[in-house]
Amino acid sequence: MFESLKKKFSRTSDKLEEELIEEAQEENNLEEESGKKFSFFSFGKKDKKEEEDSKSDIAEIPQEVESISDEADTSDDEDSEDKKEKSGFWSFGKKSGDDKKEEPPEESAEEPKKSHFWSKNKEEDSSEVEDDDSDDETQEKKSHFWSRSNDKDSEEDEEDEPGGMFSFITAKTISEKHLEDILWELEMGLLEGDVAMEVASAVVDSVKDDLVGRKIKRSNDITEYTYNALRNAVAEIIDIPGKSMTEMIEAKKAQGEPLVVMFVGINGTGKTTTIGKLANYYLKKGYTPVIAAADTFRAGAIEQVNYHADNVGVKLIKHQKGSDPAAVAFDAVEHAKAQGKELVLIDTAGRMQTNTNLMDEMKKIKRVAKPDLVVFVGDALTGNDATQQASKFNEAIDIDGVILTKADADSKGGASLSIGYVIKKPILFLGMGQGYDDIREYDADWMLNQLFSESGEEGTVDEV
Ligand SMILES: Nc1nc2c(ncn2[C@@H]2O[C@H](COP(=O)(O)OP(=O)(O)OP(=O)(O)O)[C@@H](O)[C@H]2O)c(=O)[nH]1
Repeated sequence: MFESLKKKFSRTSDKLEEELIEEAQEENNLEEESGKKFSFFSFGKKDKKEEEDSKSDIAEIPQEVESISDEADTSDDEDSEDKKEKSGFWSFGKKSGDDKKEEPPEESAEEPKKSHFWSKNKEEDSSEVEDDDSDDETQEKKSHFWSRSNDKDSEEDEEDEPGGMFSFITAKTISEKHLEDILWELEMGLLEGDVAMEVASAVVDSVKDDLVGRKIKRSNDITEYTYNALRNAVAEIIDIPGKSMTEMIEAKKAQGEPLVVMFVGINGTGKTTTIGKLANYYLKKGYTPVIAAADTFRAGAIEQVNYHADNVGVKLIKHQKGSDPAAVAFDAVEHAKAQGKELVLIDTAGRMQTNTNLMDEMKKIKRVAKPDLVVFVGDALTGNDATQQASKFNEAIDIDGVILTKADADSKGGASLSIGYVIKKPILFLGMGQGYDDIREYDADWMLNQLFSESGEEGTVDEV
């Protein structure tokens, strides 16, 4: 997941390092140290136990219902699924991220670290991740200093050799000038990765504010500070306050009422599948959901949702095809109230935000069913389009939250990073595959961990 964003982040660190070292080389202000170089992702810590927990017991959705869309090619992502890492990754970085513009602890350079250095490995690391063409263009020629280092490294097994650590004889201070081209490149990279313009600008501004003025003694400081600056910038972006759906069910239950949730979005984003997954998710939590088949418009829609309801084992309220979807939703709410069910999941027809008639119909369902939550279901693979659609639906119907589907197949990550920030509404769940269990409640820490750690990375920093 999100390989493209991860690569852009680590490249920003590499570029800044190159920039500063090249300048120091010209100033005769550089010396090689015996310690080892941290890689960018070594600042993320792994928690394998949590990873294993989240991967258990996937109940597959039968393929005959719907086959996965072609673009949702998960073959690469089986790999990245294996690379999933969970919480607790801010080891070393966390401290210095708050310690703004202070010099790094001496130990970070004195102790030899178990990590590979970037000269040769940097290219290897980069090639592990498929990325867009622009990345090739951004590869700059390295200075003589680097070249010498590369030549040396290429003859040796780096994993067994110390080296790759450099220090400045006189500490260097990061200036705006050092960052200008690097942050421009980052911003362009984020835009190419389908990150919304305002999000890309916010990330770049925050990183700049954080880094300018920092004093650098060693190459590892650059990696650490850049890692922290980027991570803090992204943390600000993705942390949209809001209650979880489970908390809302509990709050309504306390009033003796069901939580009524209406799902909206354009065609084929995964609304119906998501409703099946959520029915399964809350059934397993001990609640009794009911589904409203309020997509009376598309041929086969009622049968499709019926199929999921049967598989999961929840009641479906349905009328004839072509009937009033608002009436179906209303009946489902009445049924839940009468039966003491805690959750009503209203499936609605997919519609383009430009289709006025269907948008009006959606508003009518909202007026009649009076949902507690209107959830926009967007396809993460559509990137910036998903963000723009969410904005339009939000203008039309005032949505309360977002579910992004197909996050499992999303190598870019633009929608996941942008959508909540742009519409100022929280992401509630992420769809992570085609099985009924392939859904997870959105958690900003987990998301940060996905973006800022890399499984299999050598030299994870455990203690500093
Ligand atoms: N990989 C992956 N595929 C998903 C996910 N969620 C849904 N899909 C697939 O996306 C396709 C479309 O899902 P549907 O649930 O039919 O979409 P919909 O939004 O209800 O479609 P309309 O009824 O046309 O509005 C199906 O093939 C699903 O299996 C997910 O999280 N990951």
